[in-house]
Amino acid sequence: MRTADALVKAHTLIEALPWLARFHGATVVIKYGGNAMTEEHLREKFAEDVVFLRYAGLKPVIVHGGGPQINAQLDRLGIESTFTAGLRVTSPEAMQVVRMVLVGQVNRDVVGLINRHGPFAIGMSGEDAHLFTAVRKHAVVDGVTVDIGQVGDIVRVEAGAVRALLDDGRIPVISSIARSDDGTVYNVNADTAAAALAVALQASKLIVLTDVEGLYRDWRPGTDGVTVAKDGSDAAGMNGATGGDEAGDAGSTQVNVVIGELFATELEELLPSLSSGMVPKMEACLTAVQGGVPQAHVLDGRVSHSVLLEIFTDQGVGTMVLPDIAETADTAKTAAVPNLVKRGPAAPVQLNGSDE
Ligand SMILES: Nc1ncnc2c1ncn2[C@@H]1O[C@H](COP(=O)(O)OP(=O)(O)O)[C@@H](O)[C@H]1O
Ligand SMILES: CC(=O)N[C@@H](CCC(=O)OP(=O)(O)O)C(=O)O
Repeated sequence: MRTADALVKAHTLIEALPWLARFHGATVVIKYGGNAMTEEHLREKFAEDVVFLRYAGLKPVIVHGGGPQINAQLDRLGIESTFTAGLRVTSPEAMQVVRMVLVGQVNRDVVGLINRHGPFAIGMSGEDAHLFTAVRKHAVVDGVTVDIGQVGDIVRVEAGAVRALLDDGRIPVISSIARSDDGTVYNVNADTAAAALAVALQASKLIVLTDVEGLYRDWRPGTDGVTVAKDGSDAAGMNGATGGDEAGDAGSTQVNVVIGELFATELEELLPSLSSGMVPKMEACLTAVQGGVPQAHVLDGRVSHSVLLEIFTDQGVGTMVLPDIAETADTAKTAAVPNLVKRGPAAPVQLNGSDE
């Protein structure tokens, strides 16, 4: 019995072998936020995943959000906060709170979680060493340009300090605050900041954790993970049949089917139909793959170890965005995408001096 149990474990480890080979030494930028960040047991699992990646020879970089934590602090202080086009309208007063919560609270918490496992994590703000330089961003609503305060668009990334930390075997943990050339501090959406950093580092993957299974086709608000019968009732119960391309039961229409994978052009076409929460996430994935990152993923942060499931299992999880095939036709990018079979096994590794 003990041997049988042990064999199951050995099988799991061996399934990871081609993926360990493919991603050894690879930089992976992970945007951490949503439920995975607020529930204690998920926070611990996330930290384990990140440290596992580090011991497995990958180079994880964390960019964290903290929208719910900022909301809570603004509420406590009685400062009103609204969102326009998925971005927080940020007054100078709110900016002080955003910076204090992200850099002084959330960043410290994430660093502390990871460092329970060893001296790995080092916290940084995007202001540090000119990591993120931003200009003031304006939102466009129904074709009209709207002022949203101290919200920034990243125009330059100086990633030298992050590279130095990676070379030293550390795990950089970064808050999405930026500064402008004149020293003004800006609030940047964390998905957007993660994508900019993934491009600057030419990361092998961008992973965005969130509070749904991935990008849903035909998403209807309030029906996450529900199979909806034709009469509109919940046919399968909460979190019933989801997570694949399979059809729902006879007599019911399945909504919220997760899109397993899509190419950049397909995503570009979908973007205008997406609603606010998903917009910065999917824009971030698009920016990443168009900027040379071979794969960008949206994963369910409510699932324990979703990062490991995505990287080290053959089937993967969540939604994967890939560059268009034409874009990967040039040799540099083809080399960066060693196998275009989307969820297929890695190509065999050729070692110098190995038997022919
Ligand atoms: N097509 C879609 N697929 C999945 N979720 C969507 C879609 N369109 C909008 N959403 C919403 O986007 C939310 C995720 O965005 P957000 O709340 O900003 O996440 P986070 O806090 O993780 O950054 C989901 O919880 C869901 O309510
Ligand atoms: C401009 C803007 O909206 N900034 C975000 C920054 C934090 C963030 O992005 O956090 P999540 O990833 O948890 O949503 C904010 O103020 O909430």
